[in-house]
Amino acid sequence: MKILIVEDTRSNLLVLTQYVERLGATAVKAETGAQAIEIFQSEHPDIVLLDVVLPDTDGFAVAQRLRGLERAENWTPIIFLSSLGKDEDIERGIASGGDDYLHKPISEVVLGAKIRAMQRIIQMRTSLVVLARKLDTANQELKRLSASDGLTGIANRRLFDEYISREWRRARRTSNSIALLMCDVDHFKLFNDTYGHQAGDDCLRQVAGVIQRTMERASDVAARYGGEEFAAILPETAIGGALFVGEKIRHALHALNIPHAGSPHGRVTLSIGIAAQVPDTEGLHDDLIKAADRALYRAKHEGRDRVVRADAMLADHE
Ligand SMILES: Nc1nc2c(ncn2[C@@H]2O[C@H](COP(=O)(O)OP(=O)(O)OP(=O)(O)O)[C@@H](O)[C@H]2O)c(=O)[nH]1
Repeated sequence: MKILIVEDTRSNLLVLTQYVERLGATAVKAETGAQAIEIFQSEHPDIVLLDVVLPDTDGFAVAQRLRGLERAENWTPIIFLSSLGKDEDIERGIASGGDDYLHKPISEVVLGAKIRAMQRIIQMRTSLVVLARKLDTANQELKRLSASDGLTGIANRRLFDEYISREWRRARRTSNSIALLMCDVDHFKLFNDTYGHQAGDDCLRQVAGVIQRTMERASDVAARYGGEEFAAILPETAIGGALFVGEKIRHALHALNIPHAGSPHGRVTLSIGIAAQVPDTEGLHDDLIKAADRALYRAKHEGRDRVVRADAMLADHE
C-alpha cells in the first residue's frame, strides 16, 4: 500500500512517515499543494494524508483538485490532518472531498486504525466495482441474446419488429425511402424431408449467414422472421438499391451451392419479395411488410429463385 503524506513541517513529515512505514506501507511525500497534485498523478497512492495549512494553497483546494483528477471508477481516501479543529473546518474538509479529519497532534494508534478502516472500505469498493462490471457484461449478453435468434444468431423477430417500427418513423421524419426484403427458402419442407431436420437447421444457418454478409451498411438489419423466412430492413434505400441487394443475396446463395435434390433448381434457392416506400403521414410499417409479402408470394408463383419488386406488381395490375 502506498500512502501520500502532504505536510510542510519537516518534523511532522518525519514522524508521519515513521507511522506509515511501521504499518508496512510505503510513504511518498509532498511539502506543497502543487507537489501533492503532481505526485498524486504520477504515483497513484492508495490513501492521502493531507495537511490543511500548506505554503502555496490550502488542503481543501488540494482535495477538490485530487477528486477532479480521479477516473470514474477510482477512489482514493483522503484523511485531513489539521490543527484547525472547529466544526466548520471539519465540515469544509468533508465537503471539499475528504473522507476523515484528524486533529494534530496525531496519535499513531488512531492514525493506524483510520488507515485500516479506509483499507477495508477500499476492498469493499473494489469488490463492488468488479461485481458491477460483471453485471454490466451479463446485461449486455442478455440484451444480445434476447435480440438474437437461437438457431442462426442473427436478429430475431422481436428485434425486427422494434427496428422496422423505429426506422419507419425515422424515414417519415426525414422523408427518406425505407426498403424491406422478405426472403423464403424454396422447397424447404422437401429439404428437411430429404436430408433431415439437423441438415435443415444447418442450411438455415448458412442462408442467414449469406443474407447477413451481403448487406454492407451498418444500418441494414437481417432478421429471422420465422421458420424458413428471413427479412432484411434497409433504411435510406429506394427500390433500385433493394433490388440490387436482393439479387446479390440470391447470387451469393447460388455460389454457396447447397445441394437440394428435391428442388428443380438442384440447390438451395431463395424467393425474395421487395418493397420500398417513403412513409406518408397515414401509412403504417405493416403496409410495407404486406407489400413485400405479396411480392414474395408472387416470386413463389412465378417459379421461385427470383426477386420480385412490389412496385412492378402494381405496374402489372394497372
Ligand atoms: N430444419 C428446420 N426446418 C424448419 C425450421 N422452421 C421451419 N422449418 C420447416 O420449413 C418448412 C417450410 O415449408 P413450407 O412453408 O411448406 O414451404 P416450402 O417447403 O419451403 O416451400 P415453398 O416455400 O413454397 O418453396 C416446414 O417443413 C417447416 O417444418 C427450422 O428451424 N429448422
